[in-house]
Amino acid sequence: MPILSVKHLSKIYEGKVAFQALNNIHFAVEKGEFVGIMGPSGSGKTTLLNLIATIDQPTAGEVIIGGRNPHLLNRTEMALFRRRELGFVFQHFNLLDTLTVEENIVLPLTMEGMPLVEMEAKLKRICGQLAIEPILHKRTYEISGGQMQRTAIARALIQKPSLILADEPTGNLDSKASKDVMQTLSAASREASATVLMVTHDPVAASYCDRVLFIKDGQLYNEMYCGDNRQAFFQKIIDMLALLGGGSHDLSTIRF
Ligand SMILES: Nc1ncnc2c1ncn2[C@@H]1O[C@H](COP(=O)(O)OP(=O)(O)OP(=O)(O)O)[C@@H](O)[C@H]1O
Repeated sequence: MPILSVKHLSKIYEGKVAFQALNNIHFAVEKGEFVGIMGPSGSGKTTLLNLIATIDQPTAGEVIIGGRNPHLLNRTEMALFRRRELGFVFQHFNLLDTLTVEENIVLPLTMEGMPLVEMEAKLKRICGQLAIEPILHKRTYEISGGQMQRTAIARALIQKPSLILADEPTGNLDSKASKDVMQTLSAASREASATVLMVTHDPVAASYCDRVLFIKDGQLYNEMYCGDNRQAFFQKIIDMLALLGGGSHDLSTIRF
């Protein structure tokens, strides 16, 4: 059974002039898959991520995560669902700079009121996976952008959520840090069977995915699988983006 099923999802933004941002999007993501979402600016990527993240409500269609439709939950249940079933990684890291790296990582567990011994065991496991022991006691302003994003990934992974949603995770990083962060995310998906859905404009970042979905004008346009040659996959992504069009912004971050 897929971890995520997006079924005939549509979104119309009501306003003076109604705008259909998503039109009948349908796909599924299996456990442990690392899936990218790409498309020109304004194609509906953020709208799709927001619907899956339960930040916004669909106009039609369903989102099923781990067998449940979170949009049918009440506010309290939805907040709990978001905290337990979803992990978030953002472009701007969203770490609390009054806390240490360690405190940031265990924040979701603190909010659950988890006993200290259990928290420490989970922290130890995640630190081993992401190699962040040396920075655990630093504050966020004492670490690099790449280290901040790895901290955010650790925080997203620590609860073992059903699904990790990443929104432009390399958007604020230089090429070396981007590579490091993408290796971390793809290793997490492989070794910890974490399921990741990532919106990105960056073809290099996308080339770390198992599969990339391309959206155009609110509709699913195409999908491509990586196979065993990441360099060839990268080239296919570039070709697809050129075909999709959408302006130089989409190709501005190329640095293989
Ligand atoms: N709250 C809103 N009200 C009305 N229209 C909206 C709203 N949010 C987004 N849109 C429109 O919906 C379309 C899709 O927007 P969305 O932000 O999902 O695109 P995107 O692919 O994430 O773009 P980008 O790559 O530039 O971030 C755009 O045309 C946008 O103007």
